[in-house]
Amino acid sequence: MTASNANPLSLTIATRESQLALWQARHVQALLQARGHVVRLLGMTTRGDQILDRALSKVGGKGLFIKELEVALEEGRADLAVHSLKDVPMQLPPGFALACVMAREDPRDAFVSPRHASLQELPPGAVVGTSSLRRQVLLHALRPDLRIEPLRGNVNTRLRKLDEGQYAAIVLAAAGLKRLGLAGRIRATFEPAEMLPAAGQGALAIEVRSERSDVLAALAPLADERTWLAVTAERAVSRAMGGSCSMPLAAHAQWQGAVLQLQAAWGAVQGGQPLVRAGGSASATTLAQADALGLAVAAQLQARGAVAERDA
Ligand SMILES: NCc1[nH]cc(CCC(=O)O)c1CC(=O)O
Repeated sequence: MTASNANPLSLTIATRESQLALWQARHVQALLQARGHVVRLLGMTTRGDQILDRALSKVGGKGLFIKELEVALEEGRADLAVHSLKDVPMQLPPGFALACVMAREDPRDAFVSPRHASLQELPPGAVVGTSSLRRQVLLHALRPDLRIEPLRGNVNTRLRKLDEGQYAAIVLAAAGLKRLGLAGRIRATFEPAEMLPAAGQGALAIEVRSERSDVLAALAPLADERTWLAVTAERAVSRAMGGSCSMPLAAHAQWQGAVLQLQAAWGAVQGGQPLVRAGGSASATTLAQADALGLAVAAQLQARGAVAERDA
């Protein structure tokens, strides 16, 4: 099934070896193969995959899952890396670039439980598993009585821990479950109005060395412009807030016709304080305009009491 291509390349995708990462890498492999390229995968383990006993917010944050992949790109052992955009730091190291952002899967968070159909149906004081600070503060805002316990590991590990009975329910990204064919485990999906997703959630991004114009050209057709604009606005909020994994921060943009609507929420790590919310909209047609929308919403968050992190 090869389409004719004036410039077929031989490409290697660096990928983590979790089931989700492999699904994502194979997805991009198939799209590139359909365009006539020859594509193989180079599997590797990252620090983020090795450190499973501590919350991500305590072990160095987002770069953790992508550093080893960047080294492979730098050394020429691979030509591209496929990432969940949510895990990609706001600023890439010098010499690296995002070649494209692809069409988005479901950006929402999912409620998974063997016995309960929704968050509302959990009994008082029930134990809910999530290690994301964003999910913790948003869950607390919805149900202050719940006990929120840490939950790390890849998607399958998290489901196993749920099935072993350590939690009454867990909350995780719908996108990961859907990609792995596990949508049947989802009992309820949170609408953004009740639980605002993380910046970039559900979107895939492809990272390359900036000087590889051949690879950039091969990847350009995989871009989804509207998703790219939406996540650019979301990520501008994170960047302006210095948002690392240790900051409870949500940012979600949706298209209403030609208008991009962005909403954001910030919570204090210490808790006790109410969430700060802000939002705005713009008819963005360039990445710079989408970025400006994100910066305006971040400024509004700060005007309402959210505190940016410096030197995150
Ligand atoms: N932080 C891990 C991570 N990175 C991306 C996803 C899900 C897939 C996506 O958002 O594209 C997940 C799992 C989760 O948050 O439950």
